[in-house]
Amino acid sequence: MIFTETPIAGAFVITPAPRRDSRGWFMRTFDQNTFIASGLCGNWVQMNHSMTTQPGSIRGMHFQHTPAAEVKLVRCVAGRVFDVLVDLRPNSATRWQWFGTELSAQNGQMLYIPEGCAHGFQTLEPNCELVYCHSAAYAPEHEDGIRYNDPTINITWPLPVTDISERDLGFINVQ
Ligand SMILES: Cc1cn([C@H]2C[C@H](O)[C@@H](COP(=O)(O)OP(=O)(O)O[C@H]3O[C@@H](C)C(=O)[C@@H](O)[C@H]3O)O2)c(=O)[nH]c1=O
Repeated sequence: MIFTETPIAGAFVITPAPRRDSRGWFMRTFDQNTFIASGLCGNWVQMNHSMTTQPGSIRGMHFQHTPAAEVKLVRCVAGRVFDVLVDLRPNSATRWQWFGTELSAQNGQMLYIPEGCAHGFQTLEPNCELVYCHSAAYAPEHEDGIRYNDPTINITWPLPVTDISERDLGFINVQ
């Protein structure tokens, strides 16, 4: 596994190292010792899996407030998405900055999202599936989000938006 820190401190793109043979491939997607040795979270309490049918759909930008703030590890297991995190941490040098990267079943890459960051994605193909590991349990009373098109953040989404939930459209701008 190769850990590449993004311009947002504490956020990493993780590239797995598949072992290939005549049958196909095998790869490690999480290794507690390696993650902890790299200063990353090694304790997941929940895993989620979503499927999004239409290309151009957006889910996000989501986070949970303290005491349910969480680290997420996200991987695309079908299709291709543009995956985005936004730094919301008050004392961060990169507060309000975003980082996006393509995650696909083909590249096998993962995005590690530290506490204090919002997360969302746009699908680039039909029937995209994402698998998440979470460091905190789902806590609807602490859930929150920022608008996908917040002008302060100004995320450049690759496609026109084709589908988004009412909840995600209802989030307010950060400033
Ligand atoms: C996130 C979540 C949702 N739910 C329920 C609530 C609702 O009825 C249904 C769909 O929830 P949502 O509309 O919030 O699903 P979705 O918009 O896909 O939410 C996800 O978005 C991405 C960007 C993330 O980062 C995830 O952590 C998660 O917030 O599933 C759970 O039961 N457990 C969970 O952990």
